[in-house]
Amino acid sequence: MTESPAPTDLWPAPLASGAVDATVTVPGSKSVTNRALVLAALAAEPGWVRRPLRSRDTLLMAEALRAMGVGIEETVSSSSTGAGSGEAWRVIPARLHGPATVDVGNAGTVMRFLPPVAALADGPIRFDGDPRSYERPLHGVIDALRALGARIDDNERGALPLTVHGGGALDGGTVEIDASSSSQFVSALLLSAPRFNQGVEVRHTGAVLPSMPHIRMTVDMLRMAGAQVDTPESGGEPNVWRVSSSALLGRDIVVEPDLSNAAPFLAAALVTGGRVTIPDWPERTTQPGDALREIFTAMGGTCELSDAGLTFTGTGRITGIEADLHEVGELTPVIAAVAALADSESVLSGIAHLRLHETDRLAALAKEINELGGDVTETEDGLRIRPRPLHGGVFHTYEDHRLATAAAVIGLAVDGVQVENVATTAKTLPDFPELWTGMLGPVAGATTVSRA
Ligand SMILES: O=C(O)C1=C[C@@H](OP(=O)(O)O)[C@@H](O)[C@H](O)C1
Ligand SMILES: C=C(OP(=O)(O)O)C(=O)O
Repeated sequence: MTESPAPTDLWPAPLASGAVDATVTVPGSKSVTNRALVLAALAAEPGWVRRPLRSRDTLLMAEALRAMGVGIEETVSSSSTGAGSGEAWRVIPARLHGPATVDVGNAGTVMRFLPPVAALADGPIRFDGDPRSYERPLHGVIDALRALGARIDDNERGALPLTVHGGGALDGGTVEIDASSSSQFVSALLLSAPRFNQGVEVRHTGAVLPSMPHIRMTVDMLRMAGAQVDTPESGGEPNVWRVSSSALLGRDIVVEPDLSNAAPFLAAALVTGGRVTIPDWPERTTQPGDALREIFTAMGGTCELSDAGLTFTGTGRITGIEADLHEVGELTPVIAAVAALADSESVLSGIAHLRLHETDRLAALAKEINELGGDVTETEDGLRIRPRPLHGGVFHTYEDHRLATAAAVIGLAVDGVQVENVATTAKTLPDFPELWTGMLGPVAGATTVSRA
């Protein structure tokens, strides 16, 4: 996290005038959409990605694959079951080639999932991105690809910007990595591995691996595309994943709603003692956002999964929690916002790696909540949040979509919260301000965007 910038665009977060009662249709999952695009691009035949998320991160992924030769056509379609009718992307794999330039923005999925794809291309592929992307860890992917036979020009920091000199194929084989700073290192290597000559065996050797549900998502989606994957859960060694070399099938995938982006809306039910329904909540999923059912229930609500979706009902009373969030780190900002409004202390642990996300999320949450009068301290691996009466003020967001949605949650209960650069939610949820005010209905507080 850098120094707070001077506030530019300020969005007055609407104060809830009462208990919310709304149904909110949340757009598709970033993590599923970007995995689906990569797998479809590497397949041996065309495929469909239905109800894709269209946001900064996923459009950057699609653009990057197009730059390497993949055909991605946007259509409005209907599937045979009707389940995936609506927007869809038709993905037509082709010979991957350079020269090409990939803008990763600040998308972890793009900066980590695509260098292995580029190693399979013919020609140089240059990767560059936002200033923050230079600071996010990438060494696990770079070192592993080199060990597996790729040629990469980077810098002494082992980070972006870099050029992968694809040779049209990659040997693959066994590789050891320390993925304790990001599960995306493992996912990146596994996703492209069916196309490596010898597949891959990835051995994680470092401290605790974060975000395991996201690795399970990678494994599930690889298997759906026909890949053979051995995992610790399927009887293999702990921290070892194997993917065999094989052709991938072109599949027809319907993207689930983004359950992590459902977090602020469910939080609104908790904070206002209201009720929010998220349609199409999957009965079974690898998305970490599914853990919100348990976490928010522990903080004081109840939830019910029915044909209408997931309905979460708050009581108006919020209890603090002690929670190890290392599996579900991306939920932290909204959980911290709710915890700041609770009636008892919370301790969130297992999330030291959040210091290397879109911004240093631990420092940013502590600083911004404290500037509204809160009492948040950073611990070695998380946050201690002691609720105190909060007051209005500017909430800086450091170009972090989840800081902006967390600020909106606080703004429901605290008058005068101004969210800096709410447009940064476009990384994964471009329509956030409209969805938020729509949830609150016509009686919500001011919703216009102003300039300081
Ligand atoms: O693979 C993925 O789609 C993701 C994995 C996680 O990354 P880290 O393991 O780096 O936390 C998560 O935080 C990120 O939002 C999405
Ligand atoms: C950490 C996140 O994103 P990224 O995919 O850029 O790592 C996130 O969305 O919370």
